[in-house]
Amino acid sequence: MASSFFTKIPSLSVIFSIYTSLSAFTILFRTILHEILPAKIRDFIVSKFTDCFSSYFSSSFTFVIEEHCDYVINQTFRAAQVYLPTLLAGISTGSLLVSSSDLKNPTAKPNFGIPVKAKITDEFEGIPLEWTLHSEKDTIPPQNRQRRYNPEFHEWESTIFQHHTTFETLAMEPELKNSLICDLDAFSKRKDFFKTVGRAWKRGYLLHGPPGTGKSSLVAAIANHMNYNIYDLQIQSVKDDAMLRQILTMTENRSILLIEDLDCSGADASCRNEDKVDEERGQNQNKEKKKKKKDPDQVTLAGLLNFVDGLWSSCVEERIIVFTTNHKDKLDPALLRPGRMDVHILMDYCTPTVFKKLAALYLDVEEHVLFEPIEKALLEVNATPAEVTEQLMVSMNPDVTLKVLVEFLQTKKLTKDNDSVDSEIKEAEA
Ligand SMILES: Nc1ncnc2c1ncn2[C@@H]1O[C@H](COP(=O)(O)OP(=O)(O)OP(=O)(O)O)[C@@H](O)[C@H]1O
Repeated sequence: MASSFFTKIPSLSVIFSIYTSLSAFTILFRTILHEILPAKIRDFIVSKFTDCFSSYFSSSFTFVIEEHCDYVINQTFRAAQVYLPTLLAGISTGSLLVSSSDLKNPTAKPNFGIPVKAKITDEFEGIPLEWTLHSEKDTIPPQNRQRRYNPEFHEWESTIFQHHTTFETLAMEPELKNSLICDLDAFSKRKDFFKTVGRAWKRGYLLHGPPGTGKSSLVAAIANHMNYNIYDLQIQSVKDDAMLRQILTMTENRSILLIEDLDCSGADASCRNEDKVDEERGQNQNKEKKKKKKDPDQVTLAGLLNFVDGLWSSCVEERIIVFTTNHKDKLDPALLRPGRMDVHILMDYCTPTVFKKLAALYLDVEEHVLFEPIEKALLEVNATPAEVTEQLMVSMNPDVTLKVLVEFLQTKKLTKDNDSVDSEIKEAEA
């Protein structure tokens, strides 16, 4: 065990390659100062620099290694995570975090980690060093975050949530948008109501509709409106129900659990017997029913639903669960049963009202002579808001852009007409 563990340890010099880059930058900077700038300007800059940084360079210097760098895992952080548990002797608290995420093998090799705030003394080429792990909770003010489950490290990886879609910039039928906002606001204020009626303080939304109609954008708008974190779970990456249970218990309150493209997951209707969920809950007594073979290594819809309205729900507060699908018709009826997902929202093809909202947003125009042919065409062909916004970004000039959109819709209509003529001919030949 020890040998395989230690072969993974990066050398300290790898971690300090960043130091080499800084040194190279310093040399270049000094050359510029000496050879290009006149002496008076040089002295002025040096004095300003000394004023600013003298406190940092006096006797010690701090390197900050953040866990994420431009939204991806910082490999220097990972390297430090592997390296530091080897410095057992230098840990101030004299303790190490020990964990294992292998559900099937309790005797599996444990992972080691450093406790937060513990100080670790170290040395590099004669220079004394001190390492400390800080938690973001201590150092970063609360911000909206999006977390994506990483099966490799069995953890939710966190990034600052920077999706700019809000209900202001989301084009939807106004009545639908307003009723959704009212629903969300009512939900956030009804803690006592949920308690009184003995229900878990959670709300489930099923967003369905063709690709490019704004389902993901709507989730972002909800997160921004509620100021919630998003836990984005790729259900395909979850091995089985036990792992699902463990992953979900690692999520926090005041958050959205997002499971996208549910029809493509292992938990969809096309993969299983439609009655299986009820059967597993003991509600279906018909033992004669033919059972489909179950893959034990796959998350099941029953496992998922047990969390949506089962035990997990009773120990969490202020949760929103969002499922998205492009094919509602392919979903297991158990998921569509009344009371399961509280609100079903159809995100549909672009309507004239939605187009007007997009034109106002993208081109800052409320009226235009080309609106009429565009609105007429949108009633005849299916164009998604994503397709429409793509055309609206062609130019900032409304005359040019709307003309491009008219041509785009005309081409779509022509293709549609040709397709229906072709199928009529085929039917006649048959
Ligand atoms: N209703 C909308 N209002 C404003 N912009 C939209 C809307 N729908 C789509 N868009 C634009 O199209 C892009 C793609 O939309 P989005 O990813 O939200 O669609 P989706 O329905 O989730 O698609 P998929 O099912 O393929 O994931 C968005 O980033 C946004 O720019």
